[in-house]
Amino acid sequence: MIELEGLTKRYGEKVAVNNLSFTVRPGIITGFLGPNGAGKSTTMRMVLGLDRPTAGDVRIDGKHYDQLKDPLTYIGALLEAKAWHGGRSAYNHLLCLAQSNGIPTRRVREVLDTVGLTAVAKKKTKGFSLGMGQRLGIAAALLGDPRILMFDEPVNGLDPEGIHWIRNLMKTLASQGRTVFVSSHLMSEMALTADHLVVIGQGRLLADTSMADFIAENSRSYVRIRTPQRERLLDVLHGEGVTAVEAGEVLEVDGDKAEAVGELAARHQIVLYELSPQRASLEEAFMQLTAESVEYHAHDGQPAGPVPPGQQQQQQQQWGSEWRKG
Ligand SMILES: Nc1ncnc2c1ncn2[C@@H]1O[C@H](COP(=O)(O)OP(=O)(O)OP(=O)(O)O)[C@@H](O)[C@H]1O
Repeated sequence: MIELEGLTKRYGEKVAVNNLSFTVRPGIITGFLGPNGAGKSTTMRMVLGLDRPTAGDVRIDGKHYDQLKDPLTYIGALLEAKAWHGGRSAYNHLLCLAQSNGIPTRRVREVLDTVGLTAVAKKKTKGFSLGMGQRLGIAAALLGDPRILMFDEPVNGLDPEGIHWIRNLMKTLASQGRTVFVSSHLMSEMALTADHLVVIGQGRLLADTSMADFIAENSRSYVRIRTPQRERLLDVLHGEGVTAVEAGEVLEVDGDKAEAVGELAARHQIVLYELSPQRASLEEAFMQLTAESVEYHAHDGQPAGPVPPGQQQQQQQQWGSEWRKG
């Protein structure tokens, strides 16, 4: 297990991680989600003892990272791609790690094989593509056959086949009873892999929940309606106290009201072209949850960048209205 208790990290005035407490459990994939700059990498660096917490504590199986004997045999991590000497071959890079961590040499070939780098094992890593670099980083994480694995944005730079491969690898590792902690800023990616979610925004814990509960609690259900008799249907719905919102060509009614709307339309002989129950996407649920803590926004036709303080409120409202639209 990885246990965080009141974990806090300040860089000068900036609070990168703010009083985080949660536990990452074995046997499942825990997704660590947050917008850019939310504090995910900083948290992961503190787990590995690469950054010292300003306050609070983080333990791996009850111990601080620096108390672990041969730490790679407890926890393997992929933090930054290409964090190695480019003049070395993939084989030699892993061999050095193995020898300095009391790991048998045979593991080097095993993990190269697992990540599909056997054919280029003797090539210098400086010629590696981003995807090959990610695979080498994952090989290093797996080297000590650890019970805990931590991956920071592991699908970055991978092609679709590579993304599929890493998803399956994480699922296999979790099914072997290992702890898998994986960060992403993409909800859609997490939805395909994670069983449990920890969501942070501006360093603060926003949610610590199963994926199923997250979906149930955060995604909005509504009914999408298309009709050639729009004004008439709006009047009928209004008369029954049902609020419908126009969204382009369609009308949207909040809640699971498809049957009620269908019966009303039939009673008033209103033609419907479409009456379909919808659930807002997980990406929308994630944006809704983190709306107030997004630091970097992009607008159509404008470069992305930090939001000036005066515009933050306005932007939050825009996120909100986007969400409520319908
Ligand atoms: N060494 C540092 N000195 C100063 N500020 C830092 C440092 N490292 C991180 N930060 C700041 O802390 C905040 C959290 O950064 P962090 O990289 O942990 O976020 P993240 O969630 O991993 O983001 P991303 O998804 O963009 O990788 C950011 O505002 C960042 O600018």
